[in-house]
Amino acid sequence: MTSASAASLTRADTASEATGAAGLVAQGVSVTFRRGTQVIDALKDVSLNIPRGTRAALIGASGCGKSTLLRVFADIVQPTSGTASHYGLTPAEARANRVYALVQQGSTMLPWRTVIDNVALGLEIAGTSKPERLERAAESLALVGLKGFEKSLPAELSGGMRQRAAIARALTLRPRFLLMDEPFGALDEITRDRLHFELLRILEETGATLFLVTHSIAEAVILSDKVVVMTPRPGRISQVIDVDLGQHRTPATREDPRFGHYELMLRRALHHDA
Ligand SMILES: Nc1ncnc2c1ncn2[C@@H]1O[C@H](COP(=O)(O)OP(=O)(O)OP(=O)(O)O)[C@@H](O)[C@H]1O
Repeated sequence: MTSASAASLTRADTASEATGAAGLVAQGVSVTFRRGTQVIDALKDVSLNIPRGTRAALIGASGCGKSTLLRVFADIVQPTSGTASHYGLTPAEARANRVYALVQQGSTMLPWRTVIDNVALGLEIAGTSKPERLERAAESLALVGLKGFEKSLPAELSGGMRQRAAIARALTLRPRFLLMDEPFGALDEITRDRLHFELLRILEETGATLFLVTHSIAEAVILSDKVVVMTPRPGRISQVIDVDLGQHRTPATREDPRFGHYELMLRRALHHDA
């Protein structure tokens, strides 16, 4: 670990201990977008607390504000009112300290750089030495099952492999929080399935907190300990459902009767809000 990243983690941990802060916290977050005379209330008074180490999914109808909430945590959208924090740090501080990493659907890579150089880019920008960044990028590529493709160009990878490389790029920064916005949305079902269990394994290995935006009820249930359900726009949190399917999940978890029970609960919660 670089001294810079060690310092940032120490700082984040100290902030967490000092404030007794949970992992990811939103307090009364509202977001209103204004474009000309058009006013869009995307989020209304959202309060949320995702303890560190939790795997959380955010689900709700299209346009209800899921990506907006994730972008508030990622310091891309500023709340009109309310506050958001990671380990007691503001999103801007969390960004500066590389406490989180963001993976979005169809994350792009620089086409002229090899996969490993793309994955190491964040560390390069952070000023990490070349040997260390290549070592860490290679470790992350191995975690997502892309060992052997380090020297490939992005165009030589399949869509699923590119998406795994985007996840590796995020992991290389050793984030405490993984913010993922529909990271598997464009993938075929078999690849998505495999990536679900790779992601769960990576989270077990790294202990990172997951905050995942998804449209898929089954994905929310298999990947998370907590599913946050949002109402249609303006997005508010209608329910937080604890998914008690154990820490270690496998494809057989889907055959557990409780899996079907949680799917049904979520379906009802979403329809109730529609
Ligand atoms: N930068 C922006 N400027 C103006 N309006 C925006 C902006 N970003 C989002 N919106 C609006 O805010 C609302 C919520 O959008 P958001 O992308 O957060 O929804 P979502 O739940 O993630 O949708 P989907 O599931 O379809 O991806 C939508 O009405 C959208 O048009």
